[in-house]
Amino acid sequence: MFDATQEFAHALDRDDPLARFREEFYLQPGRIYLDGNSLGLLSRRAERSLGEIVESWKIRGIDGWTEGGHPWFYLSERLGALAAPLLGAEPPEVIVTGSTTVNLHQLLATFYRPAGRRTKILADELAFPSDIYAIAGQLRLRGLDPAEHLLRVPSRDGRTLEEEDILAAMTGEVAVAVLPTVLYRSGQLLDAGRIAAEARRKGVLLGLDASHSVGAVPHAFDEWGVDFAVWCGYKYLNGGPGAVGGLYVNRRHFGALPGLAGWFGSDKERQFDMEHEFAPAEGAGAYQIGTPHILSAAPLIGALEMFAEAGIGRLREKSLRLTEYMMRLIEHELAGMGFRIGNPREEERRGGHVALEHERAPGICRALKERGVVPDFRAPDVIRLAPAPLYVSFADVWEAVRRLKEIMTAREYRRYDNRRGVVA
Ligand SMILES: Cc1ncc(COP(=O)(O)O)c(C=O)c1O
Ligand SMILES: Nc1c(O)cccc1C(=O)C[C@H](N)C(=O)O
Repeated sequence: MFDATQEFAHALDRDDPLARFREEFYLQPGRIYLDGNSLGLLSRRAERSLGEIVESWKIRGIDGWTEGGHPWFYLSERLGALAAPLLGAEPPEVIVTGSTTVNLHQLLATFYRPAGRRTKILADELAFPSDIYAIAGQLRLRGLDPAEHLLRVPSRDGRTLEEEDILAAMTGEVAVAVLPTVLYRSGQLLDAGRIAAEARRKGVLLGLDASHSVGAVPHAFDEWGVDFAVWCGYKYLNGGPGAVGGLYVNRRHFGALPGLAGWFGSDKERQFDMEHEFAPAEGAGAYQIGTPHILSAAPLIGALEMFAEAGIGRLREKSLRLTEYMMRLIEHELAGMGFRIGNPREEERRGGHVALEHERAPGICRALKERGVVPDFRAPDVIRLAPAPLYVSFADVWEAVRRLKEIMTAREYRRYDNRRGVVA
């Protein structure tokens, strides 16, 4: 059932079992924030846990590593345990550490072992650039030419990937495949379970970049048999700018020596023995490198607590309802204005954002910001609208579409250059 009135949006909000979480976030009056897939908002709980860590530093100094409510020495493992349910993994398989790009370097340095005919790394034509740079860098470090050893699954429509094409590209020459769970631009959700099953059957190691799905879509990494994964903490997880990311290593790989070894990958009991013989931790903790960025991890304590309370199943349900509602409103209100919905429509094929395409997308994004709606722009023509289910309401979506309609009717986008800004 759908109706385009504001009353209907309010009725949806009244029925929303997660509505109470919105009050925990710092929302600016009149502003509608739809950029939670680039940088999630600050919650009071994240602010509090950051404050607690700062306080510990203030009063304990060095003893903060082992004392206080959140001893820093164990924080990465503790956050890994809090994140594990979001990934469908067991705590020892998940560690909160590094950033997406650094973690990808680490796991390729560890698991990419070209041998015989299997020398290639498979990615895709629509991958986030940093992943491609990391893969190419790892190839060059082994003396291999990316032009020959980096394969990219082509996109048929410039927006999405076909699982068939991915499976077909997993030949006997592929050692590792690195693929996104959700594509950063179009918001397509890949069938990672199907891809993982086929990868195992074909002897290809599968690494996933879950930056655009963690906190928005449930995962079942263990059940699917994924080999490794990486993600960031600043998008749907709301860990703050530059928040520490995370990595997953399937337990069948425990014991693999880290390609980029460092002392924080040590077994905790032995780390301070200061031996030159590396004694790695048993699980994913072994793939940490140096001293953890405690201040950039601290907000995740409070932020992840909220995910545990809300439950990723309920968050996904609300996220799907929000994006469905947004698409229906867009089609109803903005028909004939040159928009195209670029993300897949089906629930099992879309992530947490709507990819609205328009030839005047950069100017429209600026006009939206001017009117208090925060989207982001991705070249060449995508307006990304991410209604993060912890803090975006149905009434927000209704109001954002109303403002967008006014912008289009008055052609306000013509006041702006049709070019992107420095960031986006
Ligand atoms: C899919 C994806 N991969 C990798 C990155 C790079 O992450 P980072 O800069 O945290 O390494 C991003 C975002 O910046 C992303 O969206
Ligand atoms: N990591 C970012 C940054 O440092 C500045 C601005 C944006 C970002 C992002 O995360 C962008 C995001 N990965 C994307 O999906 O495009």
